[in-house]
Amino acid sequence: MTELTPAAPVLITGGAKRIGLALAESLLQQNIPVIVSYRHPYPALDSLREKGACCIQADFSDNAGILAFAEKVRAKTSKLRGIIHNASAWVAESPETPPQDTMAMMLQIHVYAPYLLNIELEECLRGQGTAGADIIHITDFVVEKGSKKHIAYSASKAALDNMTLSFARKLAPEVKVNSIAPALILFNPDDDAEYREHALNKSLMKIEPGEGEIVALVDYILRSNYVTGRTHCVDGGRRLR
Ligand SMILES: NC(=O)C1=CN([C@@H]2O[C@H](COP(=O)(O)OP(=O)(O)OC[C@H]3O[C@@H](n4cnc5c(N)ncnc54)[C@H](OP(=O)(O)O)[C@@H]3O)[C@@H](O)[C@H]2O)C=CC1
Ligand SMILES: Nc1nc2c(c(=O)[nH]1)N=C([C@H](O)[C@@H](O)CO)CN2
Repeated sequence: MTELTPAAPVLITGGAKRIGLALAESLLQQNIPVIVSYRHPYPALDSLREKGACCIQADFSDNAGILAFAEKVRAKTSKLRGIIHNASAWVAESPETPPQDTMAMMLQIHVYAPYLLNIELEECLRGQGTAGADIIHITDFVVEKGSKKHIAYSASKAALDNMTLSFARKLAPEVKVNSIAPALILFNPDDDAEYREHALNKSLMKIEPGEGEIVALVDYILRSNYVTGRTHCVDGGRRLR
């Protein structure tokens, strides 16, 4: 009797809420195994575990935390179908925080974490044939235009976007590497009416589309045998405003 090779899991960082959680739930619905990292233990983790997800606590605020997480992932699985670098902190410059601390934090979560995890988990991604695995870096629309209020955030996401080019060259054809660059997808609970109105008017479509837009694009990228080294924008025509 041939053993059915269990499908390799997709690793999603920051998978306990919002977009990361929606991605995890969608993949589990498709019977694709999932490993998520979480920093704080949100209630949604119980449901993910009931659906079979492996949930690993991790804080990427320092390199030891990133490397320890990579070790825990390798202990769980020898192969990965993909890594979706979703974990992020949207931090604006503020008079209360020294700018060097803001930049350090942004580089830590948006550059060091994806960079070190891609390198530490490379062998888990390889060995599954051509287009056998994916890396998806979730960046941001502001990579192409900057942001006067989120300078360090935008710069760190631009570095993440550039790593898509480098890792796509390094890992092809076994591993496809792509960026997803969203503009407004999902408001935060504390966004007030004035901010929401202002943000909606920044795009041509003038809607808060929700996590499904990212879920659908991730599904497309994972199913492709050819798309790699590209940035896929999900921005409601914002660049044309
Ligand atoms: N929401 C939107 O409209 C847009 C989102 N994006 C991008 O899409 C992705 C998902 O967005 P969204 O769901 O809103 O993201 P959130 O900011 O809501 O959540 C991101 C996740 O990252 C985790 N995280 C933050 N810091 C750390 C850390 N130091 N170590 C480990 N985990 C950490 C958070 O965990 P915890 O809460 O426990 O700290 C959280 O689960 C992000 O990359 C974001 O930049 C881009 C443009 C627009
Ligand atoms: N980690 C996060 N990054 C971003 C968020 C967020 O909530 N968490 N939100 C945005 C905004 O929606 C922005 O795109 C609206 O102009 C950007 N990045």
